[in-house]
Amino acid sequence: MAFNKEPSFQHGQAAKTAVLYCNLGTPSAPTAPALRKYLAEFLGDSRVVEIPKPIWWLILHGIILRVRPKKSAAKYASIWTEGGSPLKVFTEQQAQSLGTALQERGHSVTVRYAMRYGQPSIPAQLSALKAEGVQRVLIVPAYPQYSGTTTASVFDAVYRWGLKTRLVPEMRFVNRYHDDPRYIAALAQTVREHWATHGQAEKLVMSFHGVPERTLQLGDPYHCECMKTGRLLAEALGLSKDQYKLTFQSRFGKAKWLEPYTEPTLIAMAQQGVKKVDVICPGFTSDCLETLEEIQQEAQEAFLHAGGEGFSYISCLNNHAQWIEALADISLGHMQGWDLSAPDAKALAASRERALAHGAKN
Ligand SMILES: C=CC1=C(C)c2cc3[nH]c(cc4nc(cc5[nH]c(cc1n2)c(C)c5CCC(=O)O)C(CCC(=O)O)=C4C)c(C)c3C=C
Ligand SMILES: [Fe+2]
Ligand SMILES: [Fe+2]
Repeated sequence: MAFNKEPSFQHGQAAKTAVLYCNLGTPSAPTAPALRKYLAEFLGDSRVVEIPKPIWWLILHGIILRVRPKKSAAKYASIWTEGGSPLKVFTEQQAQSLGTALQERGHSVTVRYAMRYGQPSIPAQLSALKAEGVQRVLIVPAYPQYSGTTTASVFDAVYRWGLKTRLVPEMRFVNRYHDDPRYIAALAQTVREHWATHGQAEKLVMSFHGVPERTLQLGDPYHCECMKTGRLLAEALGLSKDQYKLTFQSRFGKAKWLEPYTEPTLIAMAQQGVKKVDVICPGFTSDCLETLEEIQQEAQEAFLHAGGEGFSYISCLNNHAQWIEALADISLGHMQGWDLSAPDAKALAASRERALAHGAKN
């Protein structure tokens, strides 16, 4: 096995630290060819679709990648911004803001982002950090709730890169922050701010991305972690059980996914006489296709069509200052014991130590 080329080893280098904030990824353009490339990588990941590879390969390449790219491209086109895909725009902003927040707290930490599927890829970003002399990396997935389909897939990409690397940096991994008080407080703050400007609806619907129900039976903690986030958010907002509803969206394929499904629940609510709903997607740290198109456009239309009168979508955490501070706290919590002082402070300390040792000898 060949290992990636290493830069020459340097003695006495101060250990630099980095945070790699990893999100799902998104197509490079709202076009069918770009979608085909993105979906082939995403849906070709056996963490995401757990069907025996040869059978799934035939279905994916023979059917799905012939039909879905065109349909999905049209959906992406409806949310595309000047800066590109919203997921990319927000992820980039979050990484930059996190870097600034850590710097303002006096820590010397490089912050970069990477995408599990598409660009900038996890291996490319890890290699770039190493080339900059980074020796310690904290992997922070953009997913508050752990799932094998998402969080573990990010870790797979890191491990795979490590398998080809001679001098592996010291690594730490954040598995989850679904019940972190600072994440919950940031979510609650976005809801309160929304209520302050738009008023409070009769019900708050908390819609999480779904996963196949089978993964729950196989031991994936995702469902339980979503439930806990929902309960804690409701508690933080002082909502009783009949004032909120937790649902799962984005079903893919024919299998049973986690229930209740978001859109049918909203339709049933409207039919039962609920006039106004607020909808939040707490499992998504950035707005993306699944929130802006599937919820803000599609689910809204379905609710209003079924007799609802008001549908108010609450934006994701995105670049909210309280979320960035929460992310800084969470990251620092996982970097305990790592010296995060600035390189010149480290050099000064080293030269003081040398002077002391010199003095002691004479
Ligand atoms: C937030 C956590 C996510 C989990 C868990 C998750 C599981 C999961 N997703 C699919 C299939 C698709 N997801 C798609 C988009 C998408 N998914 C997430 C997040 C989670 N997915 C995000 C943030 C996005 C949006 C990306 C963007 O570019 O904005 C898509 C692609 C869109 C489409 O073609 O409709 C698919 C497909 C599965 C099968 C799965 C778990 C098994
Ligand atoms: Fe997804
Ligand atoms: Fe979707």
